[in-house]
Amino acid sequence: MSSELLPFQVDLRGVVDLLSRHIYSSPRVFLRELLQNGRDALTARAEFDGGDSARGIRITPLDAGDGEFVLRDDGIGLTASEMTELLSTVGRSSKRDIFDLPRSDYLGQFGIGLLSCFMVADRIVIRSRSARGGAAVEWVGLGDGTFSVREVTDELPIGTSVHLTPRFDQSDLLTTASVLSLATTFGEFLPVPVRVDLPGGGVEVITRDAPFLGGSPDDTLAYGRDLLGAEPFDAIEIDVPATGTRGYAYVLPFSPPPGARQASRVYLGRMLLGERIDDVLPEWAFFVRTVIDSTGLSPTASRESLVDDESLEYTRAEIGATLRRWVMELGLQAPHLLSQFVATHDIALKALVLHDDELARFITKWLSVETSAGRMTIDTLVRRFPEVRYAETVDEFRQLASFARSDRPIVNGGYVYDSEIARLLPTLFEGVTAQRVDVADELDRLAEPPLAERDAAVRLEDRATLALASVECRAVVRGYEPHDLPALYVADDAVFRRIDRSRARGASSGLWGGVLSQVDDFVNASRAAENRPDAVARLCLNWNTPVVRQLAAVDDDAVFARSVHLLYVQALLAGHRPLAVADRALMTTALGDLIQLSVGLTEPAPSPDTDRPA
Ligand SMILES: Nc1ncnc2c1ncn2[C@@H]1O[C@H](COP(=O)(O)OP(=O)(O)OP(=O)(O)O)[C@@H](O)[C@H]1O
Repeated sequence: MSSELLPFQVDLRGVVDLLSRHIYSSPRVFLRELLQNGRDALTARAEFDGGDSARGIRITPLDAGDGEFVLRDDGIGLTASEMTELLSTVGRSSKRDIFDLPRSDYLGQFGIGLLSCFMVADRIVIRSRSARGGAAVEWVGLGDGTFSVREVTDELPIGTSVHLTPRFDQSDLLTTASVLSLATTFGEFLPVPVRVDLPGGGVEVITRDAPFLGGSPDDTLAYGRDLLGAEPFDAIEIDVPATGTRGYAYVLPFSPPPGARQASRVYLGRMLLGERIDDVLPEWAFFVRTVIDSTGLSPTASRESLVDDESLEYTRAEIGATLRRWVMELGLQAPHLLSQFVATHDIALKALVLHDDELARFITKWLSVETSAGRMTIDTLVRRFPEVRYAETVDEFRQLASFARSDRPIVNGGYVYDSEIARLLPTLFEGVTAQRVDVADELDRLAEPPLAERDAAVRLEDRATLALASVECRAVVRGYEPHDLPALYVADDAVFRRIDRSRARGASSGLWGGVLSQVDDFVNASRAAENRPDAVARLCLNWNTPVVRQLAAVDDDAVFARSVHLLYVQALLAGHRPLAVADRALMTTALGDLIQLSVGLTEPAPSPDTDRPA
């Protein structure tokens, strides 16, 4: 059997429906597509005969004319054969070059834009007279995929008019209020005049110069103010000649939520592509909002986003380079503004220095971190404490900060990027080291009681550990500052995870409880293998406080246990720890006894330790 090459058969009705209703996100875009065709026709006519500034586009909304919507341009126009070839062939466009590539001086390129009109009208009529000569012609296209072309005898001016009779459900979009708003949104910066007829006579010109393309500094800032809804901290000019991209990046005067990538307002050939295009800026650049116009970036077919190609990647990198340069120059020319900027955008800048070695060397010293000795700039930190010590989590920091010596502060590395920044410091500043500290190590480093008192302290540790058996907490005795803090509850992350597991085990049964026990066994075994202390919480009693020394001398076991319990609960509360069931039981009994003793009932209630579950 011989094979024959055949073209695909196409059901036009399906294609028209697919393209007009499914590519575009909203029927509003019909006006953008018509404006775009008008603008391209004017460009083609200017190429043909040199152009004339009086030429433009005129729109007559439904309620400003005689019952139909009309968009007229003074462009190149169409002959009858062009109408058949260009308007009636889906996917055929006159706006590509001999290699069939999109031409950058034209907005259209796909040959489908006109179909968007079927979202608002069932019937499109186009009347045109070509600048190249020939009779005036009329094309009528229907939503069912059929069309007709005929010559008309009317004396039409050169150019094209598109006439739409609205679909029953879409007439609102063709009336004056919508037309003014849509034409302004999409086309206010088009380089050709666009006029809109008003009901009852009168005309409104909706086009104006783009303030972000060579406008005066005042206009440029005013535009930024509108865009941000606040006075911009600064306006940074963007110019990427290789992709014909220009515009402004406005620096936010407030700090946006961390990680929120700023969307950009993007125009292509001065026609709006979208208000929230998010791949124009590098990810780290969330301290600016941008408006750009480009002739070298490519739209997707819906013309609502950009194709992520090399041009876009290059443009993104160039915009990133511009922003970095601005930061560097600000530091050199206006350091007071830089410190203000850093204070507002601390987090964004931390993200930035992690990506960028050169900038890191320059800007890191201006950033600040929280330490146990208060918030300080990195400059101060590395000058005063070149042996930088940091905690990895906020939780560890909080514990460490409560007993860190003021001459050896701890940096809180628990906030976004701060641990990474701490680890970066030795590569940025000579003679600086960075060490992660954990609670158990720091505790071991605290001073033990003096030799003469060591025995008493060890006895205190043993008795207190026994008193805390029901809550699986070990007592240790050390001397530390401040001198009025009798006890600290300390535990590393592994302990908190174990405590969570034991709570979950209490609430579950059978298989799951068994699995959690196995996890505990595994964790304990691996800690032992690594020679690390067991994952138990510790109550660190402060030998420097009179109350702890006195506690060591208490003989009455019941009074001793209650006092240890209260110190334990007090330390938990001071450390913002939630109280578990066993903790609450200790507290209730200890407080109850205290009240009894205070009101004169000398016999404390029987000890709960033996009969209360852990
Ligand atoms: N107002 C007009 N004046 C002259 N020619 C026009 C006009 N409108 C459309 N055309 C012709 O019809 C063709 C198809 O138009 P259509 O809007 O469907 O696609 P396009 O503008 O080429 O591309 P895109 O799909 O990207 O908009 C155009 O390429 C152009 O040659």
